[in-house]
Amino acid sequence: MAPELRKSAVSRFTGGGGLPKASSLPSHAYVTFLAGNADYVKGVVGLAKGLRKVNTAYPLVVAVLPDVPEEHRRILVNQGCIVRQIEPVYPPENHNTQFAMAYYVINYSKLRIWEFVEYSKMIYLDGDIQVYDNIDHLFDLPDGQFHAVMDCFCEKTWSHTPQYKIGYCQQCPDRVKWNEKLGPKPSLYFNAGMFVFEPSLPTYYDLLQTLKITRPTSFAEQDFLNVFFKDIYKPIPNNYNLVLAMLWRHPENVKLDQVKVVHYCAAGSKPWRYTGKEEHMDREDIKMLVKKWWDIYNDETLNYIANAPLAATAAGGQVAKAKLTVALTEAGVVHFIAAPSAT
Ligand SMILES: O=c1ccn([C@@H]2O[C@H](COP(=O)(O)OP(=O)(O)O)[C@@H](O)[C@H]2O)c(=O)[nH]1
Ligand SMILES: OC[C@H]1O[C@H](O[C@@H]2[C@@H](O)[C@H](O)[C@@H](O)[C@H](O)[C@@H]2O)[C@H](O)[C@@H](O)[C@H]1O
Ligand SMILES: [Mn+2]
Repeated sequence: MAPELRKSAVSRFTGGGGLPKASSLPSHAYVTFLAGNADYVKGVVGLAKGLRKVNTAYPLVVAVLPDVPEEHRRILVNQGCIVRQIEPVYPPENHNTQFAMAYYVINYSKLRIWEFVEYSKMIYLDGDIQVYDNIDHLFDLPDGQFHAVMDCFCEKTWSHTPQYKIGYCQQCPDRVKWNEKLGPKPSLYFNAGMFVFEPSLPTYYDLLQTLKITRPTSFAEQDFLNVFFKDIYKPIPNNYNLVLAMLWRHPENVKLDQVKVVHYCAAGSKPWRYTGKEEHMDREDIKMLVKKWWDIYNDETLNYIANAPLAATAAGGQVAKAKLTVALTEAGVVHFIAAPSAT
């Protein structure tokens, strides 16, 4: 059952005491996913502040699993996020799946975001992503397609695959040509840390039904989404999701000064856990990108102002000087209860 829209769950304000009418609801939004009670919440706070810094016109929805503590939910609400609780999605029981990272099993829960049908189009961003330039124009990409950046097959995380074994990568298809003896050349494959999609209940139910009969594989929901959207996948430039390994695997494909979105997915690169000890982590460009992330995370001027939600501050819109009372229901759904403006 699609979540009927609870007006009070909307984080934007358009007027004094009243809540926005359904027609003024944002039909676009950014969305990320948060699980667990540990440190990924720092990633999402950084993302919320980064989106504010680039003056996005849209809110950030955070799909949280039930294990995200209220204290973390409150931190996110206080950063202007719309916090929505989702239930986990598990792949079919399969005892011999070797996920590239054991925790990837929870990443199937990302599929819940297709249920957010109060938005006509959303941009999904992992919590370990930072946006350094405004990318709102991606919402204008054609409907009916799945837009994302192509991944790279050169990291050891891919060592189980034929493409890794022969040194083939879609990022440089002519370096080592695909060997047809191995079967058909792999379809274009995207990194699922960032994608532009349209929430839809029929698609959502189809995803969940299809998952039930799909054997889990190393990259969990990323593999699953690549198969599911194979026919409508459209690659977008690497600037919109710099998978860090590209810096040492395909430097010829990276112009760092043009990169808009950085994905801190390489081992050891999560800024809030960064020690510089893992392979490649002592590179000057990595140190610069980690510092860039921390500069935003620590920038107090980018903190949320209680009466200027993520989008309103950016849009420079008149924000009601209403006193916001934020109530977190037990389900973690945020209710903003407007009090008449003081003036
Ligand atoms: O313990 C976890 C693991 C993952 N995630 C979320 O799931 C996304 C995908 O996991 P991750 O980014 O670690 O995968 P990678 O891109 O590094 O392979 C993260 O960015 C978070 O948004 C989370 O919130 N808590
Ligand atoms: O659950 C599977 C995850 O798979 C992806 O991460 C991988 C993948 O990109 C590999 O190609 C890289 O080698 C690796 O470093 C990186 O972590 C997505 O970023 C993440 O959101 C999520 O879907
Ligand atoms: Mn990631």
